[in-house]
Amino acid sequence: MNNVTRPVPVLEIFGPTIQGEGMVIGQKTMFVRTAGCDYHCSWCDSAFTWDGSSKEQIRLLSARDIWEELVSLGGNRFSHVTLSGGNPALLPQLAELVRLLHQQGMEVAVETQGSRWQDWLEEIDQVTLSPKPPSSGMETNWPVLDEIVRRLSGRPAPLSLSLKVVVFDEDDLIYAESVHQRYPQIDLYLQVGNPDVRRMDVSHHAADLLQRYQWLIDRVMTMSSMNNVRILPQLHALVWGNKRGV
Ligand SMILES: C[S@@+](CC[C@H](N)C(=O)[O-])C[C@H]1O[C@@H](n2cnc3c(N)ncnc32)[C@H](O)[C@@H]1O
Ligand SMILES: Nc1nc2[nH]cc(C(=O)O)c2c(=O)[nH]1
Ligand code: SF4
Ligand SMILES: [Mg+2]
Repeated sequence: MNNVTRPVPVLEIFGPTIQGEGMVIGQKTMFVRTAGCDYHCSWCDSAFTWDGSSKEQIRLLSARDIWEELVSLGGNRFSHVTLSGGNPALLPQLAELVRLLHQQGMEVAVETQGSRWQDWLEEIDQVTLSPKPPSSGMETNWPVLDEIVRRLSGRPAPLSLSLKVVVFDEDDLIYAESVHQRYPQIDLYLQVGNPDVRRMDVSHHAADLLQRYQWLIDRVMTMSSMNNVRILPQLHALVWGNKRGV
């Protein structure tokens, strides 16, 4: 064992902003977006983290560097930090950042697809697992997801876990249904899919997303298998469209 921690490949640090998705939607938070993903979803809204298009912007930062940048951006105007990516669960070295953030009195959330385990996940206040439906082109490794859910679902309150499935179409809804049946005890959020991650016209984009939200609501209302789910748009996409760093 060597005790020199590897630096973290970071693509963006931004905020304070709102958490636009899922279980703590609306929460004031800072974001740390790591580089690299083991998936390549067809509709990924953060493909620059893994497709090479922003590789010059990747910085190798220590936990201390990340904390200093969070403070230089957010001052004392935040108490919550969200780790996203890419897949932050590819990075064992985030353990040190999670520890430091907690020492500083922060709540810490993570966004990951549930394809990889890291021990530091156990320390995260709000874990969102977002397994990928057929429209993404990815395949879920169910035994791995089962094990991650098992390890995270027995934690004492207020440590919490949720599932979030992006839905574009009927096949995705069937997939979401199967996730809900497999993990009935875990809160499930259905998220409206953003079909155009380049469009910069916010009002047309928002109108399209709201129409898709209405479609998703209408469909779920007809399903007796989905009586205890929450249906949400990406709030940040309604406010800022596809703008980066918000
Ligand atoms: C960019 S991902 C990064 C974290 C992790 N790789 C994951 O997928 O959970 C953050 C969240 O954005 C969602 N997402 C990505 N592209 C999207 C799109 N086009 N429409 C709706 N949600 C999207 C993902 O499903 C995930 O829940
Ligand atoms: N405001 C805002 N909320 C978010 N929730 C999840 C995000 C992500 O990209 O992981 C995200 C993001 O990029 N911005
Ligand atoms: S898992 Fe997340 S970051 Fe990776 S490609 Fe899919 S949506 Fe993008
Ligand atoms: Mg995003």
